[in-house]
Amino acid sequence: MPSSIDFPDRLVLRVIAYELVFLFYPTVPAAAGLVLLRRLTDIWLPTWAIVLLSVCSLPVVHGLSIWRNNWRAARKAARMGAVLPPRLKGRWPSSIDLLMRLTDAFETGFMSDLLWEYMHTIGQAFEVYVLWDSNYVTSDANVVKAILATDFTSFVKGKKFDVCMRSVLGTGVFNSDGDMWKFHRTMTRPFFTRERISHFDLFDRHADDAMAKMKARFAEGYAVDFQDLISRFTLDSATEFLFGQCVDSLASVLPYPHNAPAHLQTASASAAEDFARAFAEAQTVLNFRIRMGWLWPWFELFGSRTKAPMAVVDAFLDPILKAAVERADKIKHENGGKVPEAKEEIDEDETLLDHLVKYTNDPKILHDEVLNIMIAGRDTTAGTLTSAVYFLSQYPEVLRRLREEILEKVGPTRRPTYDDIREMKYLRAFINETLRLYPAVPWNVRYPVKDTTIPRPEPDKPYFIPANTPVSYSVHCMHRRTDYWGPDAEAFDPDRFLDARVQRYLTPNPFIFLPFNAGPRICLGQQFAYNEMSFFVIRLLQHFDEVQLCEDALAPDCRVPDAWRGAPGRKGVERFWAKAHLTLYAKGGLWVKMREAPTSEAV
Ligand code: HEM
Repeated sequence: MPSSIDFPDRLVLRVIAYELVFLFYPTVPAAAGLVLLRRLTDIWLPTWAIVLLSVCSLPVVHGLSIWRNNWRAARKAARMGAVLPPRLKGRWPSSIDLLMRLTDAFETGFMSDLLWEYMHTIGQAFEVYVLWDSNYVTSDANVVKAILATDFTSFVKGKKFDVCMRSVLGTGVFNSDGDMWKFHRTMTRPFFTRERISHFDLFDRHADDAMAKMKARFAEGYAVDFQDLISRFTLDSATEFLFGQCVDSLASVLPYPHNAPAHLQTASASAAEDFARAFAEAQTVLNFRIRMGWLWPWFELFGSRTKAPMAVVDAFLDPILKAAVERADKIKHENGGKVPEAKEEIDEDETLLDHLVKYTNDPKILHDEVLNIMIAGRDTTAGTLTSAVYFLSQYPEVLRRLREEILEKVGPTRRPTYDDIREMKYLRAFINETLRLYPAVPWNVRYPVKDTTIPRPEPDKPYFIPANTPVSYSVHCMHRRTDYWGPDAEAFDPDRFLDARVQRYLTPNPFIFLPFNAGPRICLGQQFAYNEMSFFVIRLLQHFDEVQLCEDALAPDCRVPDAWRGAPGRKGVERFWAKAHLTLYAKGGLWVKMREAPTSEAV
């Protein structure tokens, strides 16, 4: 019989039921024991005393069980020749004060700020102990290398991650392990061959639309939210690349700044915009769940918080998926009822979706795969290009050198080719430096499948990590460490990817730079992303020769707090507020004006 409770809600109820049993199970044997005692002896025990003592057994039993777990962990660590990592805990019972501090820092602080501070006082790997639960945190490149590459089979996304993510990511590539993950990767990999990813026609059309849109808005005298614009560009490019059908989000009106006249602040009417908003909202819920640990289902007692945004996302995706399945059915019909065999090489005009339906017509698998690739491919490149344009607005000398390279290699109007992009060393260094300071996936997590250890520099003993405990690693923090990148690690300087610093820092230790992950789960779309981002930057700087950040166009509550000014590192200089759900974005958008290059009219 179909349940009246939807999947995410059922899951939440299951998790809560499990947690309630876990929390209250000691009362049952305690009450039973006390009742037996009353029956078998003359001890006077009124019922209220049995209830009271049974309830009091809870902190005692849980206290003992925590003590036993700690003791066991220490013994296991010793047996494995390891030690326990330093533990960060709060002052209040269950460290709820620490959870509140971390949440506040996440909501109102500079990205990774508080944990960065702890990394410098406690160490580059430590345990955060909140609500009697452990979460290991690290920015140590050797640990990340072990997790992602050398000890890959010991670390998975895992069940707890799956429970958090399932209502949005389903069983797609980001949220699967083992055979399911291999299946997704095998289906998708042929799409990222060099030939497929160097077709620039698609980028060109959408980049042209984006430039025209910006010029028209600048001509009206208003700033443009570049983050919104580039998200439309990547959405249009991604939908065309993946589905063969562009959603034309660039066709609808761009938003005006908050201080533009009210009659211009028209409400959004485009399905693509609703989709983008809902998609971001769902990812924000996922981020909250990860941060809350086992507590998150209690915030969704009255229904999954991803249900409403996912309904919008699905309304957008489902017709596209349905059309692809119908196309595949038609081909099957024309083929005498046989599905054409899925091949490693794919046809010239085949889209990812056309390719996927050769493997399966299961709507759930198709939906999850496509949605995951949309997150992977769209938000990451949009976030990175947003940070890149922010840097262009702050470092005019970098912009000048980039334009110089572009004009020298491609000229003021010609469309760049794959070979042009390969030869443009400064452009690649500029993109890498952007990804270093603002990696699109700033935090990530893995769970060990068994009790294990993570390395520490010799001669220190490794740290012990119990099975199924999250190990969060921060590429964002790792990319800023002065011991990895030198004393100027916080400076924005693309030359560090070109001069002697490469040999000094990066070549001996390549795992210090991991914007695309590493090992078997390395980003499948890395080259596609470099091509797309390079192409867009070239086109942008063929059209414009100056970028100006317009802080007054940004809603006041999204502006960088004055209190940050003068703080050490990037926090003290940044004029945009980087935030992250699953991927990085600028709070409130990135409002800019640009000056048209004298040659741009000919482009
Ligand atoms: C600046 C752009 C990009 C960055 C920084 C980036 C970064 C990453 C990172 C860090 C991961 C690992 C996630 C994890 O294991 O939890 C990943 C995975 C992945 N990325 Fe990208 N990505 C980018 C663009 C793209 C694009 C354009 C596509 C495809 C169109 C893509 C497809 C994928 C896929 C399919 C995976 C899953 C790999 C797996 O789990 O086996 N990415 N990416």
